[in-house]
Amino acid sequence: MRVLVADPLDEAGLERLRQGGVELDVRTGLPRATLLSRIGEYEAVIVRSETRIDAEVVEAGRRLAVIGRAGVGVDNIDVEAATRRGIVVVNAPEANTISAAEHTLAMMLAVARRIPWAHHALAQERRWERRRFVGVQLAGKTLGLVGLGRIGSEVARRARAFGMHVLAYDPYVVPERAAETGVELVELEDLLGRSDFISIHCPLTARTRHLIDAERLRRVRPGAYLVNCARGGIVDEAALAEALREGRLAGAALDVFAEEPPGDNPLLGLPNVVVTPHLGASTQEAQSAAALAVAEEVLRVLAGDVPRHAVNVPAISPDRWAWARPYLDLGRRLGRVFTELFGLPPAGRIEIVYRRELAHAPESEALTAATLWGILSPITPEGVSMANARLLACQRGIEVVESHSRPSGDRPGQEAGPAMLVQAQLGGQGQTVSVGGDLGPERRPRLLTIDGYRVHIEEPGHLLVSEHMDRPGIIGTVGTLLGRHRINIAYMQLGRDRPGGQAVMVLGVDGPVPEDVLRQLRQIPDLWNMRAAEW
Ligand SMILES: NC(=O)c1ccc[n+]([C@@H]2O[C@H](COP(=O)([O-])OP(=O)(O)OC[C@H]3O[C@@H](n4cnc5c(N)ncnc54)[C@H](O)[C@@H]3O)[C@@H](O)[C@H]2O)c1
Ligand SMILES: O=C(O)CC[C@@H](O)C(=O)O
Repeated sequence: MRVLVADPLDEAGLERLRQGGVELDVRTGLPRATLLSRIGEYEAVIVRSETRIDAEVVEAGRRLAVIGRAGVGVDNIDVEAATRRGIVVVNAPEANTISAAEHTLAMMLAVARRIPWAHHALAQERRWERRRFVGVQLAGKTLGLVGLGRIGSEVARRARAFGMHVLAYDPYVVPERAAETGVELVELEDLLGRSDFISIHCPLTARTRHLIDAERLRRVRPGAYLVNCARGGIVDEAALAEALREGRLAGAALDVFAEEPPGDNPLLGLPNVVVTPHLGASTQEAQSAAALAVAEEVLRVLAGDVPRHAVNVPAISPDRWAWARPYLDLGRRLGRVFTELFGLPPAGRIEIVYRRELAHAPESEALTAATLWGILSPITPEGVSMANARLLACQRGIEVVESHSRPSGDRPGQEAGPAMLVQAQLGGQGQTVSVGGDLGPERRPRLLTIDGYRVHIEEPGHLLVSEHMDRPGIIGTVGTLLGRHRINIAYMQLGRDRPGGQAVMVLGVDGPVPEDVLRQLRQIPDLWNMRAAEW
């Protein structure tokens, strides 16, 4: 597996990738034409904020399975284009929270106490001008946060320690959560009119581009300061420059710009603007944590595992991750075995039933995505992942229905079935096919039912699954044929409705079974539906 590191990445991440056994290519600052011509050689690419992975780069990355962002913002990645191709986009959302929050406070203090100008006057011009650099205190002032996520909340905590009153505008946060951090949740217009300092902490999206525009800047309290350590495009820079020139704003502190590096951006020359070159995450701690976290995520995806922080895969909360992870594996295995045994249902409708401990689990969206990934993987092994499984299923006309049944059996008094069941109707006869499973005592996925017949498969490996008439001699014939082809049987399980009736046979075998052997097995009388599958 080849990984391209296209932006500077801390050594901790590079070392972790090397340990993970991938072939590493560190090529920072590649010209776009080179990136486009070389990206097709890699299974993964890792960037920070410099390299743009737009739709054209995604398209050229024919082998890409994962795009890693060593940080939070993914606005330099075309996530939609990546999702269409099944490329998982991972980031490191927690690694630089504290550093970005601390930088925000540093910028706020710098502009409020006029530190850069005072430093310049003394250090560069040897001028001792104490009266010229009188600032304002933070204590007793109101801070308005636009976005109360990880960084916004940490800024709030620190601002409160400075004695500030903190307001926040965040349409996706409930007032109770804001209150827990001692923050008053308000509407944006209210925040603009009441804040002495406004600090931006939302992501750059189509909805937040120019969220702070000329109109909103006119509503800002006269003499307020604006701090932006999120993304340049959230504020209309031309309108901000005008507000600063006219003195409607007392000052601004900017770590980020609509275009980076900013070139001859008018904001750079203004006497009341403090700037840093996107340094919010530039601490040793944040860089090494982000590099390590993204390296782990990239290795996870390359190993076929589910990442913890993918922006285009249904989320699982960090405190539920350990609980949910083996169920994702169960869903993927059940999905794959379902398609290997029955194919995709022509009726185009697959039902995924969640029971018992899964009946009310909040992770069903992720579980369904993992199951669909498994369902589609025998058909499009290269092009499907948890990121695009739903989209691909939809494009193939497959309707996916989730049902959540009672925790203890579907009817009162009925024994509970397996925690997860994948089922569908085959053809017009209305015959229902299904596979069901759960986790064993060691939390390993188990295949427990095939078409309602009980089995118990826990060991990952190759399976032969067939149906037969329960009569003497059949099992022996199968065993002899496999022996003749030197295929070792690891174990055998039988599920039957009654003695002498119909039965399901599952053989665990020590390797894949060649097609010509399967053909011979299918010719054994009173045995039908012989299929190879994998658990
Ligand atoms: N300067 C830097 O080096 C640096 C470092 C880290 C992060 N960042 C930027 O900071 C942003 C926030 O990071 P985070 O870790 O706090 O992310 P987060 O996802 O934890 O928080 C973002 C918050 O913004 C809110 N939000 C979304 N749309 C909004 C809108 N229209 N109006 C108001 N709020 C809205 C969300 O509900 C969420 O609570 C990142 O997206 C990134 O662009 C910059
Ligand atoms: O890579 C960086 O240093 C910046 C990261 C920051 O912008 C982020 O969104 O995490």
